[in-house]
Amino acid sequence: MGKTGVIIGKFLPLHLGHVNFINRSSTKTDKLIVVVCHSSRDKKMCEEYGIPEITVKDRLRWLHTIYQDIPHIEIRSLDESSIPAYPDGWKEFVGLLKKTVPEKIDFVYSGEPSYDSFFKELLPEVEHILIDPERTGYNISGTQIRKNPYKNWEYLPAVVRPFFCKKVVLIGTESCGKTTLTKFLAKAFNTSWAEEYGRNYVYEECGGNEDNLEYGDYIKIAMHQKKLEAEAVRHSNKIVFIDTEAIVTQFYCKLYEGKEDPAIDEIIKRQNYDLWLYLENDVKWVDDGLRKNGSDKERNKGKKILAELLEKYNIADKVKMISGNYEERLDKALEIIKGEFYDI
Ligand SMILES: NC(=O)c1ccc[n+]([C@@H]2O[C@H](COP(=O)([O-])OP(=O)(O)OC[C@H]3O[C@@H](n4cnc5c(N)ncnc54)[C@H](O)[C@@H]3O)[C@@H](O)[C@H]2O)c1
Repeated sequence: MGKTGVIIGKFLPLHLGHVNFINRSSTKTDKLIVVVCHSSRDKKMCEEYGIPEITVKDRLRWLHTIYQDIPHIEIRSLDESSIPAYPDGWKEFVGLLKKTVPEKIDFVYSGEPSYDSFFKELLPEVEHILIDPERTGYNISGTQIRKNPYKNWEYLPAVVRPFFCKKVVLIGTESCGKTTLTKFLAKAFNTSWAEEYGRNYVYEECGGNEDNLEYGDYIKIAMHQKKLEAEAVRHSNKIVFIDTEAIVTQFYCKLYEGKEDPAIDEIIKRQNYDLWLYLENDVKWVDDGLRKNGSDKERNKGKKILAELLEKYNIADKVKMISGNYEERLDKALEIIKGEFYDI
């Protein structure tokens, strides 16, 4: 029968030091069980560091994503909320570990020399093997990442990066320079951006004529927009720029169909951005073949409808206004972003 090894860890968050540690441990045994230890105390810890809560599902997803193609590595979870916090609950912790891994354990791997005496006392039949306690592979800790994930970005596995990515969304009415500014910002920050899907949808589904849009199209646009957003986040470098979101789609639905779509409301409630940039429509209106609201009267009508929607969804107070010529818009946007996210 093959040998079974076990690793315990918080992985709050998972970093490349952990990955290196798991990889190396897995080469020493026939089966490796990685136990993700979590507790109700973790939320507070994340709050103290000013980062979003890293749930156990987040950690399991990261590990499963990385190791789904390595059959002899298995990922399990252990809830330690009911026992005294480390280091006061070693005995209880080992009891929970035995329940989580009821099969015979041959080895327990860690990078912690201080665990040795506890394992010897509480799991005498198991061999404790130290792996890279000096952290020579990647000299990084979970604490350092929690303190500043952006400064330590290089240590975050690709699957973890989207969790910390700051999402900046650009909104505005027709021909306000959103798309151009989105691209410039992405280039300036060496990152990805999500394009406005509505325009492509008109070409793909409506023969390139906005007049052919129907009420039922807007929800499809809003949903596909989210897919593009997720894709951009996946390839981002600390920050991502998103051209348009569901309130703007709702705005077009109201402008052209005279009514809002409650299904888009649901998307609006679930979306979440770190920064909203509102581009005033004070640049020259550009006829790109699709647009049709170029008169001052039409532009002001659009502005009014969008302002009402931003109020309705409690976003009006969050948006940062950007106006002026193209150079001024770029400078202003850079200033706002650097002010908001000084460590990126
Ligand atoms: N309640 C208790 O008394 C008690 C007792 C023992 C353990 N525990 C729990 O067990 C878990 C132990 O997890 P942890 O704190 O060790 O988790 P962790 O996520 O910080 O680290 C997991 C493992 O990765 C190793 N590692 C970390 N950074 C590394 C790097 N850069 N290079 C190589 N290896 C690296 C660590 O040495 C450790 O063995 C915790 O959740 C703890 O609460 C609780």
